[in-house]
Amino acid sequence: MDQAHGLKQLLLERRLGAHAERPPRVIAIGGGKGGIGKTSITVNLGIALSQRGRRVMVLDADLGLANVDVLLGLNPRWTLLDLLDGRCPIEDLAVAGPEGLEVIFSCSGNRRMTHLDITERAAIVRAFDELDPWPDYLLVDVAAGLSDDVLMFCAAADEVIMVACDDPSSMTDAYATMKILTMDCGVKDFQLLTNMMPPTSDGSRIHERLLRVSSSYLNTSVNHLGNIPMDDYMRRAARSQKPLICDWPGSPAALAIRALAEAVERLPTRSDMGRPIRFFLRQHAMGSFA
Ligand SMILES: Nc1ncnc2c1ncn2[C@@H]1O[C@H](COP(=O)(O)OP(=O)(O)OP(=O)(O)O)[C@@H](O)[C@H]1O
Repeated sequence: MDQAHGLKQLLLERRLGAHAERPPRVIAIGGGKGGIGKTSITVNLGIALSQRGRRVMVLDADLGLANVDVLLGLNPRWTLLDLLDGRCPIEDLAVAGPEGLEVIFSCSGNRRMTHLDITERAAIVRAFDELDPWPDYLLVDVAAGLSDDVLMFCAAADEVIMVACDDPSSMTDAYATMKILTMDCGVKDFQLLTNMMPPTSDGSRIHERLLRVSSSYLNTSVNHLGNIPMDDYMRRAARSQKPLICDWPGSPAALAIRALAEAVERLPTRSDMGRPIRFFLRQHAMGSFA
């Protein structure tokens, strides 16, 4: 090992501390279309990873229509708005959820949150960079649509999971999101998660279609990370504000989400990961959306 490499490694290990072997990973869960299960998947995946012994934080990044709190039946005292207004520091913002999950909430029905300017976004950025210690996983539940906030959260993450259903508009929206993320933000690799699939389908048809168009027109890779079946227990869980994976652990969707957590843990670590600062400070992410 040459000296320069050794020094770099030493600095990286110092910075990562307890994370030296498993750098913290930021995963954005998006998909373009609304109502395709992004929030349900984020929350349950977070709990599944917690159950595997990981420290997991969920950020509700649906800035105007947040609903992670509703899904978990939690009543947060502080939200990102309090962080922005200086009423609450980042270390007090996370609320304890089920199975050790930590959750940072946005607020719903507040117009200001949907019109953050570059300074306010940068303030959130800096606050996250100060998190100490960093969780093993930060799962970011992004909003539907293609707002600047959605693009920024996806562009700044280490992995982008695109959720898609067997529905032409879901596939079109997933492709449109991937196209903009690729062309405007330089994102080159996507993880596909097929959701609400009929019992006879493993989602491979959707994967093939998205892979075909994205590799032909965008030169991107799309890995099929997992497949979650249509499962009425998921709706039941949402109605009763209890996490599916805790209250119906043997349901088909809960089993699929546990398999998803395993797949997430197997994702290769890239050499440029493990730098929390990357979460928001990637210059192109901040610059393009000013
Ligand atoms: N695999 C599934 N089987 C059955 N119902 C599901 C499944 N996944 C999600 N749902 C249901 O679909 C509805 C929408 O889910 P969710 O709120 O998680 O979607 P979303 O993409 O986050 O929506 P939005 O973009 O509006 O925030 C909920 O009632 C949820 O219970």
